[in-house]
Amino acid sequence: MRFIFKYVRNYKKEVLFCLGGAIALVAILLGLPLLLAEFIDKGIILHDEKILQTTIVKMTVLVVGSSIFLLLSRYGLATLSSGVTRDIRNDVYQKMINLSQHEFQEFGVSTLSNRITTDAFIILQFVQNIFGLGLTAPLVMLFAIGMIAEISLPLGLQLLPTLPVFVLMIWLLSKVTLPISGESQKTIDDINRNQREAIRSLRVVRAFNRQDYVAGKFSLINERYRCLTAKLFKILAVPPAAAWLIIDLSLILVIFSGAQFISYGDLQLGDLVAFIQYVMEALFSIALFINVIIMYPKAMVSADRLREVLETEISIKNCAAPIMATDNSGRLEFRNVNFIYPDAQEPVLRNISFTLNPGETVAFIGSTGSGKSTIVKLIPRFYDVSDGEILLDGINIKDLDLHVLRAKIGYTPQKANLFTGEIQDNLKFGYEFAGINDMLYAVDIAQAREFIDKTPEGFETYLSEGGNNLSGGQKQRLSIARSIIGEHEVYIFDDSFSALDYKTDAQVRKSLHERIKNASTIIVAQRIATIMQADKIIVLDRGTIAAQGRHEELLQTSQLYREIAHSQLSEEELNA
Ligand SMILES: Nc1ncnc2c1ncn2[C@@H]1O[C@H](COP(=O)(O)OP(=O)(O)OP(=O)(O)O)[C@@H](O)[C@H]1O
Repeated sequence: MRFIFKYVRNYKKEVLFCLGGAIALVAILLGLPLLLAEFIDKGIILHDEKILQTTIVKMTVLVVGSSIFLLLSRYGLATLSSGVTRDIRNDVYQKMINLSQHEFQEFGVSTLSNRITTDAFIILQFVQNIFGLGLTAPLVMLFAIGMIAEISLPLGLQLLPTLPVFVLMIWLLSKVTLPISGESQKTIDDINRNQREAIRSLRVVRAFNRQDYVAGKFSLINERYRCLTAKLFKILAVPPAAAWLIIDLSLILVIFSGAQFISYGDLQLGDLVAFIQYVMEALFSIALFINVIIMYPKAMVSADRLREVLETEISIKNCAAPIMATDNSGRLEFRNVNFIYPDAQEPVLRNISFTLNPGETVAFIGSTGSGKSTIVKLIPRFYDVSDGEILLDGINIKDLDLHVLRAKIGYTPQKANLFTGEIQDNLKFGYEFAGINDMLYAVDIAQAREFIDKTPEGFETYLSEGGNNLSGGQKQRLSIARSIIGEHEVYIFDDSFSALDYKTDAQVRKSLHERIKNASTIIVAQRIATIMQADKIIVLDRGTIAAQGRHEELLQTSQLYREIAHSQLSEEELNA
């Protein structure tokens, strides 16, 4: 609750509107029976024409005035609930994109997206409920009880035993439904993960004819969710049914006892009518309040899930006094770097040391899983080294401001990761001030101009989710172009040429060499042809440096390099 109220605090005006609306509703619900009693006892029974007329006017003014208040309060409630949800979503989103890889991986994509959508929506419904019914129902109940006591305390006391029944029901309800709500939210995460995976891998599923298997897996999770929701709804079905029973039995009791009170002359007919209305309102408001309580456990589970994201400690962050400026030389040095992934048992990198001077290119090659991508992920601090140091411009990257560090790096990831939107939005992603000439320059270097020119809309061509309306090679070329827009000191190409044909690969690297000849360049690749021109080639073997040197040297000195090289190129090509 405290979590939600922290956000509600920013909407004081809207809360006041809601309160005003609640008071207006109380005025209608409680004023009308009084006027009705006057209408019957004085107007109808005593034939007082004037009372009849003035009561009708009073009723009309009360109803119209209160309805206007009520409408305004609903407007306030709409602004309050949607605003609170927007603020929570923004904060969670902001936090999510700043989480380090490790925390992000721990949560998982599905649960994070579910928290931002479903859980935030549950909070919206809860805020609607609590500041709508949650405010009015208790007020109506308190005032109605007061009026009941005012009209006839002895008759009212006969209804007293219903109160503990309601209180017990509310307590039991929140206790029993809380764990089921928690479990069902987790199952929604599973449903989300399952369907994301299936959609992302639809072609694989079809190619392997595994539609039935995937559907079966989904239906198992879906069945689990069905069981939980059925159980929850069955429990939640009890309170309304019980509330109706109590309300109806109470009415019968009131009518029966009220008739006796009238026959003894202790009550007038109009008072009994008003009494019955107040009883109905008191009991109805309790029944409505139960609806708010029904939402409570679910909302608390959602609030906890959102709070968990917001309160997660980000492991990779700035040091206390980060360095904002360096000599911008682009000199990169790894000193005895060891690295173990946060939840892994074994280190994936051991004792990695090398230096990359401005204008030089260092290339990493090695078998799959040897640690090539891991090395380059340490440079923008996607992960922090477990041991040793990485220095850029002579400064330990942990001492550099994270934003400054990342701005120094032009990073082309293994997967292109394009965004839905126009080609130009993607190209400008790292440097929003890029003009047409910057984009033309970059796509020329990345050899992407030719396919962009062929599209009717050029830079305005719309890319579908993940750039799925492009080929793998086209995506990679755009991703390369994106990373070279803007000036960087270090360029990282993490297996970024793998989807290019040999000719395009060679052309891209040639143009890149001219464009970024003063920068430090790191290339991770599987192909010897991609890296054989590098100033330094580092051969990785199970997380350690097996050899390093130029292509010609390594052909002489490294058995592993020779094996990789000979498996890909002929003797002639290797010595070209
Ligand atoms: N997020 C992670 N958590 C735990 N272990 C990981 C993670 N990412 C990679 N690894 C492990 O680290 C090792 C090195 O992976 P890395 O991706 O750096 O290899 P690579 O040489 O780039 O391979 P490839 O050529 O196939 O891309 C692998 O054994 C891999 O299983």
